[in-house]
Amino acid sequence: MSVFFLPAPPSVTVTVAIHRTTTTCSSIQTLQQPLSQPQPSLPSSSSSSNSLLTSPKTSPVLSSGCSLNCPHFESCSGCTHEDNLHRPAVLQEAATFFKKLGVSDFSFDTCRLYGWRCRAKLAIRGTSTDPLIGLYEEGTHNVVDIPDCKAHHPSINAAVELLRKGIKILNIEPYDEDEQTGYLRYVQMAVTTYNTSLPASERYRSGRVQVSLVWNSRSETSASFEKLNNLATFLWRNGGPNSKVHLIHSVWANFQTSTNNVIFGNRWRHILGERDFWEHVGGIDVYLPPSSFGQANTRAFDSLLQKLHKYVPIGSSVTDLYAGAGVIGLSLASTRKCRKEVSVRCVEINKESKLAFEKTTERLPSSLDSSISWHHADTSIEPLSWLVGSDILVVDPPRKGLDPSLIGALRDIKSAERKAMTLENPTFNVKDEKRPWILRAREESIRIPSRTPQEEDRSLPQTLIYISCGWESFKENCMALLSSKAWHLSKAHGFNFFPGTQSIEILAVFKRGPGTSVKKKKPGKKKNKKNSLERWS
Ligand SMILES: C[S@@+](CC[C@H](N)C(=O)[O-])C[C@H]1O[C@@H](n2cnc3c(N)ncnc32)[C@H](O)[C@@H]1O
Repeated sequence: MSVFFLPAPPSVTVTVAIHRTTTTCSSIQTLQQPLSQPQPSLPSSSSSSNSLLTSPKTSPVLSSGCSLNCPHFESCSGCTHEDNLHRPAVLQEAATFFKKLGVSDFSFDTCRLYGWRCRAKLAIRGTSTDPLIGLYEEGTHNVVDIPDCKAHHPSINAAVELLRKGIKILNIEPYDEDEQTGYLRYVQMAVTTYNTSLPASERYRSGRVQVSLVWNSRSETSASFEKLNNLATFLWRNGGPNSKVHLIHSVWANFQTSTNNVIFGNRWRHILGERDFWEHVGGIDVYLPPSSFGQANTRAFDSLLQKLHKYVPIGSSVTDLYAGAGVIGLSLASTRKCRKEVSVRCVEINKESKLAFEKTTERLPSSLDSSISWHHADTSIEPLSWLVGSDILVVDPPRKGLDPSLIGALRDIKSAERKAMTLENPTFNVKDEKRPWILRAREESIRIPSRTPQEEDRSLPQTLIYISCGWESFKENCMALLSSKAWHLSKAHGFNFFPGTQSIEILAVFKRGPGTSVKKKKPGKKKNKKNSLERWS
């Protein structure tokens, strides 16, 4: 553990109560029938979300048991519906959508319904005597305090209470947007549930929080740093390893003076506690610095990865676009290790994720003999160049969906493949690359070559696995792909990543070719309605 020694703040002792929520209401549903009638959900005898997913045959309870019952529901913008947390409103639409496209066994994993959020960014406003720590009220910049949030992992709520006490005792002025005064702007709380010294069944509820304080100053040389330092030390003394409950994993600072709505500035500083933050998902240890993207619902993400593994045959070569720290690609590399010629290529625009990728690879099994690489690059520029030589393409874009240039490349994949096979020097030939933006991306990339020599492979992916957090953009992208007849939909699964909201996470598997779901028109039949796929061509 690395501990930074700093001047001691006023000594104060605070006891924090942690309420551990273990209520769950979970199951995997296969949605072959309309959902207009309330469906019973299946509870689990265990508080671990993993075990919930493997025992869908436990006795049913009424869906009314899946209500939010949150005191902040009316005022907070975080959740949009209170009832039937196990079946978001969009689920019926999703089931119908996939059925029309030939996937009648669309399944939905309800995952953990309460205490699921392991990563939260909260605004801090108000005054030092009455700080507000929470989310904005819908359509305003008024912060709503949410101390009893039902979505937060209980450790986040406990850490928020500790922070509130620290702000009051140490007289820390929250940021004032109008006056641009005050210090504490936001806090990011990220929970790690990976503690191998505890039995597996206790790890989730004993999660520890990496606290990142967003401070209104340029750097640690600013005069106000002492205040920040005192607050960090307060959190560590009262929530660290020597306190009653070891709640705080570490404390970081982020420096941000901009007047816009961007939460984080570019400058990060580790202050106290363990520098390294690890989580275990998809069968691997994943390193997550506070600046890198991390999934908010760790357990649901783990369920999705377990499902994803089933669609990637042993020995596949994988390209992982919109890769973040490469968790998906590395998880596949680790579990698909049986053949030597596996390769995994991850592409990500945020360079902060590079360190996370590097660290994560250090904990992969040493027996792994794959060629693994991470590239700091924009997927939208020459997307085809990243696909050459891959059997499987995994995409996990932000909510707005795939970049138009990538959609274009996937729609035209057949002709691109023909060119790649016949031309001596295809434009996306990896070896003879001259374009400066691609070469730059290569310079900033990390490569861990396989010990087994690999042959040049010019084939393009036969399988596309689309992971989506944006239902509307997914529908658009899906129809654009299907209308090209270059792809057909083979499987689809939903995951309850954000219970209490309208969002669901989709894992959709596309295969090359038109498939059987696109019916040919009978000759001579009058065409009065446009084929739903044609609208997207
Ligand atoms: C939904 S996250 C998925 C991250 C990763 N797959 C994971 O699960 O940890 C989307 C990621 O896409 C990245 N991104 C957004 N636009 C991009 C682009 N044009 N090219 C490459 N990466 C991009 C974001 O920085 C973010 O890390």
